[in-house]
Amino acid sequence: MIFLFSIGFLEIGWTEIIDILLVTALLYQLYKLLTGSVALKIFLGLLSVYLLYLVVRAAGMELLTIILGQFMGVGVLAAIILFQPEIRRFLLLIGKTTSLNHDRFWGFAWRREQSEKLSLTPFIEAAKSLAGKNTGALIVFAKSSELKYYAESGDLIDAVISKRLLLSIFNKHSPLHDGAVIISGNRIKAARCILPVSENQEIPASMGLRHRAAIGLTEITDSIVLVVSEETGQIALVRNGEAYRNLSSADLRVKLNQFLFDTDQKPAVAPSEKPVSTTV
Ligand SMILES: Nc1ncnc2c1ncn2[C@@H]1O[C@H](COP(=O)(O)OP(=O)(O)OP(=O)(O)O)[C@@H](O)[C@H]1O
Repeated sequence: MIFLFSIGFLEIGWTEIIDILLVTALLYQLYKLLTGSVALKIFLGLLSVYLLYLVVRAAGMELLTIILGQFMGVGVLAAIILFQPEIRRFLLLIGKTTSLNHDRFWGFAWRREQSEKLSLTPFIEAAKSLAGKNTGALIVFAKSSELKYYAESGDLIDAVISKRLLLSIFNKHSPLHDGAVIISGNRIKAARCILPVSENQEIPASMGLRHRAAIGLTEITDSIVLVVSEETGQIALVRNGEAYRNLSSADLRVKLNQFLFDTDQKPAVAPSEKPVSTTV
């Protein structure tokens, strides 16, 4: 092995430098995933117990070392259970950024073409109409996962997308209006679906359960969620746990295009984007 330089008895080579850079990137991603969530406090709690374990072991306190040692023994299992949403997000992040994820890599170029055929107009017109009448709505756009688990929590529909059908579903007197609608493969797959509610403590109080459910699902999947607030009639789009609020119809089209098809179109009203976007 070729050593570049040495600090005392430590000899540093390219492998060590790459190792340190990878650990730094890993810790940074971990920090980004955990900030603002209750998981950060749990992580700090576990870290404190581990540090205490190291101290009592070094001090030779045998009884406490055994007790804390038992605790640390199940620590990995406990961490997997406690950090399940964060681990899923982390693995999703890795999966999304690796080249293995690209459709072309697998020869599935048709999948992308198919998803590009999704017409956004019914959603934009339905959202505008629902917002005008202060009727709440929750529409999930599935991306890499079909969200079967969540679709099965509601009523399966598998219908052609239309503005009229969306309006009928979210009509306050409709038996299907409660919960979320899931869109996958250019079809309305299901309605009345239950989504996981986010536990992020930084979500403003002005956001009710509907927004929390949208944020919750996008924290653990790469889906995009459209929310129409019943209280304010405002339209929001949620991705990766971040809510972009108070969108006009034009903003909604640009953002949906950008989030669903990765287009680089500039928003119709670019300056308004920052203030209305709420990162939670
Ligand atoms: N976990 C969930 N999954 C799917 N839908 C949900 C979930 N939680 C709430 N909702 C939907 O949101 C509706 C309203 O919830 P809530 O009254 O808490 O929100 P809100 O404060 O009125 O929010 P907003 O003003 O943004 O509409 C519920 O009736 C239900 O249809």
